[in-house]
Amino acid sequence: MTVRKPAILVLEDGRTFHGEAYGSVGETFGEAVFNTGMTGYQETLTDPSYHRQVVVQTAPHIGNTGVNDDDDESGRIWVAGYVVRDPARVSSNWRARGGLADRLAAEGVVGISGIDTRALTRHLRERGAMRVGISSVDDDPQALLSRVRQAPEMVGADLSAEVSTAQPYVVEAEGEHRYTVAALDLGIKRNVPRRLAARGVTTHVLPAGSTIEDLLATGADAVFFSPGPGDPATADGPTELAREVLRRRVPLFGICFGSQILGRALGFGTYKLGYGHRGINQPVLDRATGKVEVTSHNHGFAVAWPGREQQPGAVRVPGAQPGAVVPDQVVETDFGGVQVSHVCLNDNVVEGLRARDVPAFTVQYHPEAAAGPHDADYLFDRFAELIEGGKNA
Ligand SMILES: NC(=O)CC[C@H](N)C(=O)O
Repeated sequence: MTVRKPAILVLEDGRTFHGEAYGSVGETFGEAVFNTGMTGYQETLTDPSYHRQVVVQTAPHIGNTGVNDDDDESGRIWVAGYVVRDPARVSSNWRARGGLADRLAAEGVVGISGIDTRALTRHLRERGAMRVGISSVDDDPQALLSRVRQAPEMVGADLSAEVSTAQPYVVEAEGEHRYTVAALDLGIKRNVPRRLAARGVTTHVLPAGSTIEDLLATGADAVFFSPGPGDPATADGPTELAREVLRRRVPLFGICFGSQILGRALGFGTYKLGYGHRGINQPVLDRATGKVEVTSHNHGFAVAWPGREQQPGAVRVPGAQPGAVVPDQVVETDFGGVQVSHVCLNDNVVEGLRARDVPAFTVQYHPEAAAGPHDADYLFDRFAELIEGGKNA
């Protein structure tokens, strides 16, 4: 029988929740963010973009299908802490190799259960993402609060080097080889090379500190900038690298953090959203086709579009989020005209950029989403078409 151990969760504004230790017993700090996905907790936990974040799951029952050998998005759990309401007592799935609580404990991930995660989420939605501490070793909220306030903030956090691969590796194309892509690993998820491989792409995954020579030495037909944790405003090295790729007109695709970096390379700023987008049912408009896709998101920052006085989503009170539509405007940059290709229909946040004069595009969300939805999978076809165009140019 498991012994129940009390635990506390304290937000940096002092709000305190009481629950029970879940996973590892101990103390942890990070940025409190909520994820509204009803499924895919194993992919969430192992997504490197959650490094230094304490993830709150709004779905009340977590762990039902246990953990399996197939669904990890990287080699380990990255979340700094885990907050759930009602952990499953039994794992039930034909692929399950064990229980979630045991996996969390084995990897030293401090969590808390028995939390009213909806109340906590509403608080974060109104006040914004903020630092948090969880402790099952000190039951004094005041003492924990002072440690929470000493923990590092997400703004200004430069985390790519902490999650990137130490050594380059190759993911081979499935079937006939068509293209070679050099992927800069800023916190890549396994499903990106997999979706590329399905299009005949061999992906060379390279460490975050790679140079343009390293990228091109792979024989790459195109370059990919991966998702990843941290504040894009700190990623000066990758931004300069992206500018070099653009100068050479090598086809370039960026997802999430990669999108923000490409945005910076094109001359745009980035800003922090109030509470971010994390979940798997975010509606996004593809402005090229007029189609709405239901998509997976995990971002706390976004590209700032010039001329919009107040960036959407930066407002912390949901009712006050401005409803202005992104103008169908072409902004002239060092690399020619750039347009917003995708926009989030919940709050008009820029969700994609398309360069008109250089072969580059980005999305802020996750076409590689596992466990889905797969509406945005076509973006990998667009990438393949861009590469094909580049080969024929
Ligand atoms: N998934 C990602 O690539 C996240 C990008 C960035 N760290 C953000 O929070 O916005």
